[in-house]
Amino acid sequence: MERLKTIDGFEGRKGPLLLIIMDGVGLGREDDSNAVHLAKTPTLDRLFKSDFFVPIAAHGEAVGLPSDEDMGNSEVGHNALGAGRVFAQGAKRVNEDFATGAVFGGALWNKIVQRANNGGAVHFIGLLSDANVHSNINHLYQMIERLAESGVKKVRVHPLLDGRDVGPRTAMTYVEPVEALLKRVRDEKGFDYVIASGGGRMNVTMDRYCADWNIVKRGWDAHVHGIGRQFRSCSEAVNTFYQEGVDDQYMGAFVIVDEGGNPVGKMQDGDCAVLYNFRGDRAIELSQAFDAGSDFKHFDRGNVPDVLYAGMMEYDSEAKVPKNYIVQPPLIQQTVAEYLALENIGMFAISETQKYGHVTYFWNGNKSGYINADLETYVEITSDRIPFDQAPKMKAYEITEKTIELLKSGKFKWGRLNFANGDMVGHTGVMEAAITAVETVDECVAKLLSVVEGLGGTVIVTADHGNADEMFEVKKGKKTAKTSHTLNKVPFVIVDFGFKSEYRLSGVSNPGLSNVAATICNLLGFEKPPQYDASLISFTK
Ligand SMILES: O=C(O)[C@H](O)COP(=O)(O)O
Ligand SMILES: [Mn+2]
Ligand SMILES: [Mn+2]
Repeated sequence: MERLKTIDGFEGRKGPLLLIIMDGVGLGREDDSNAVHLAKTPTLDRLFKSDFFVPIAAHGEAVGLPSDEDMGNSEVGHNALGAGRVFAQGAKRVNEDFATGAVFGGALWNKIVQRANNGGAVHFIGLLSDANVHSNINHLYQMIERLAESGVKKVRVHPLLDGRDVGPRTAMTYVEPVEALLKRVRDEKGFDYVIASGGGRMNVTMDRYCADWNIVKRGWDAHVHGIGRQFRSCSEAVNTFYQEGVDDQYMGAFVIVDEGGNPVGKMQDGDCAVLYNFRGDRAIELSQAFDAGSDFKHFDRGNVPDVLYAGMMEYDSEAKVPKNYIVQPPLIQQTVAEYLALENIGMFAISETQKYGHVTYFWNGNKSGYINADLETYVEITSDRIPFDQAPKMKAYEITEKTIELLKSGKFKWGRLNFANGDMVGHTGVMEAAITAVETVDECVAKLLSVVEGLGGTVIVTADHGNADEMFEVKKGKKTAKTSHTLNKVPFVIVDFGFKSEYRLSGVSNPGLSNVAATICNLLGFEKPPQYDASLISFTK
């Protein structure tokens, strides 16, 4: 990698540059569905009126997703923020490989078919929706169809119900077509294709950042060993949980049993298991459970069957997780932190557990670990393990206090932090909690601004996608809680306490998250790397 060029006549400020990412805080309609609008936010209100405020795109093609109908998400958002340009992301990469058939042309897919034709079953585990955030059900359909065409006789599906990136009670929208497809294969080919186990994505299998390994254990026990609440069908499980007042994302682990009460889909030696999620954060822990040897310590796996396990993509290119994967991920290199490390810039990254991986791993291009441990400090404040509508302040105050300590240490020229509140509380769909979440973030931003002012530094406030900005939608006159991200733009604003009119907003057309990295380079006194998208500021000669 080449070194960055310095900017003639501008060497940045003596104080630190702080980047604040308000996760899930988008710019929505100014109406009663928008918690960001309803929250008392004196500081953000002032910032959004500043000359250095500009709305920027954080969804769809601006972050490497297939279309502008696709909402942004933390992974692609932090990839784009940290890489300074747009990479074709999970959904788009996988769609491309399905469209060209490359998915089925690889050695791994053929190994799966071969193993299956020697008597093993193929198990599919994954998030069951078309939200394109972690997975897309169309990929599952195509793989099932392909196996049936290849004569594979036994397939088991283990759906993780969504209700978070799609409506809170939409499971049957996805379960019914899967049941219909499996029935068609049974009827037309006489093959043994059924749903075997599953659960709600926030309660079963899809934990992230080691927030709660029990979530993974519940999934492992259900998918591998057939241990869980027993039902005769997936539809029966879903409807029972609804009657008990449980929404899709929080359903317990369930196991489908035959008339004799025997699980229909326990994993056996010689089977294959494919996790068809393409996004890494909530796929890594299950992958570790399948790939690890006897050194696995996170929970008791019981007898581990000899199963060929494959993820949809490589979820961590540094840690090489999983060992086997079907689609090549985007190779994200030359991230802004790598460039700044070459310039010996001291950097920190801080968040709480729920977003710690975003400001480190995803920011650095899906790579875990430090770029340069001598220059960097990563701090994780442990998140609460309770539903976040019950604790909407989360760990914002603790993050703020620790950030102040890091800023005042004088060891860091720039730092990045993520306040998880707007997103994690937005996902609960509880308006009052989301308002408290946004008000808490506003309060913390104010406190950090005053500290950076005292240090003669600069603050950038932005977000990675919307969520709290749309807390319900009105369908046929009825308000329905909306727990998913939004297609709204997000705020970007610079507060430069040493400003002497050296620069102005550059007026970049269609600004997005991928323009932030170049702006960070500029504010630190460096030209952007040539291959980066344009900076949001330009220097007045
Ligand atoms: O994983 C989740 O919580 C949601 O599916 C996506 O939310 P995030 O992109 O904000 O993590
Ligand atoms: Mn996010
Ligand atoms: Mn989210």
